[in-house]
Amino acid sequence: MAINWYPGHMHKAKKEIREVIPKMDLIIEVLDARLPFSSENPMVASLRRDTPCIKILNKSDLADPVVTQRWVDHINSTSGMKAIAVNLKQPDKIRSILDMAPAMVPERNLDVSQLKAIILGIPNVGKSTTINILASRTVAKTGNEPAVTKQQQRIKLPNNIVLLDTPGFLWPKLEPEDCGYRLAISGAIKNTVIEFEDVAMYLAEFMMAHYPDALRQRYQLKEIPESGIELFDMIGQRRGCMRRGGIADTHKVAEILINEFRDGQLGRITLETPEMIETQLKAMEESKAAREAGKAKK
Ligand SMILES: Nc1nc2c(ncn2[C@@H]2O[C@H](COP(=O)(O)OP(=O)(O)OP(=O)(O)O)[C@@H](O)[C@H]2O)c(=O)[nH]1
Repeated sequence: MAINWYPGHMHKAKKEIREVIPKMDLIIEVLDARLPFSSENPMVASLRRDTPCIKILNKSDLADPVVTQRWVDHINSTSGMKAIAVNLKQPDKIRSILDMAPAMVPERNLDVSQLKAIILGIPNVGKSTTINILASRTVAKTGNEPAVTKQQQRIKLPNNIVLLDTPGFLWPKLEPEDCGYRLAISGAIKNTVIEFEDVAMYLAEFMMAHYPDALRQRYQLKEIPESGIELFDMIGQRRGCMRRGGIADTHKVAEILINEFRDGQLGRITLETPEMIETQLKAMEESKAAREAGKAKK
């Protein structure tokens, strides 16, 4: 899937982050609990060196709780970073990050009042909401539209940590390809620049394979069909969006599926597991190695 969404301010944000990360004592990254890998900024791993990092898996109320726990365990045991799953309705859990932060940088022997932290997150992931809870006041504008935050700002938190807020941004190269679909489904990319039906078809096929009971329940299906196209037709019939000739209005069905996923009406769904990512990365490496071997032969 080609995504041509890379506004000018994103280039600026990327450059700023590259300059600023090495000067920080702590990195806080807000991830979408439904797609913790796809919503991660790959620059963090390459730029952070030994800077402590807290990964906040936000919107956990919308994610599959069993898979969220697996992600938290996976990040805590493999990455040297600290993961915590939260949602809007748990402000106290979000605020606990303020207590966690100074303890994460003891070797730096820093005065807590001089701790500099940066908060990162892709558009619409809930970064502003998190900042407002951490700051105990409204300092960042929130809204259910990607890219509301456009400028860098410094925020003093109640325990004196200085938090640097940056505009949410996506990197242009979305690999493996599935990551692009997952980001589009989540609402991180503006609806106007995604191929809506294509993205919804990816979601339909994912749900058929991993959450068939959620589909059965939501759309009162007796059985799960063989293909995504048939599923579109079934949903179209259930929701009264059929064209003449008995074919579903695919755009309307696509909207229903994606909006109901985003609102949590399909249930608590996670679009990727640590194992899925491992398999996809391995396949990507293998195809890259095969391409290079092919080139070397020529
Ligand atoms: N269900 C649910 N919704 C959330 C949660 N956190 C944030 N949201 C919603 O997600 C939307 C985006 O939240 P923001 O805090 O504005 O996101 P942002 O990351 O600052 O967005 P940008 O300005 O695009 O960078 C809003 O509609 C929030 O109400 C959560 O834990 N659960």
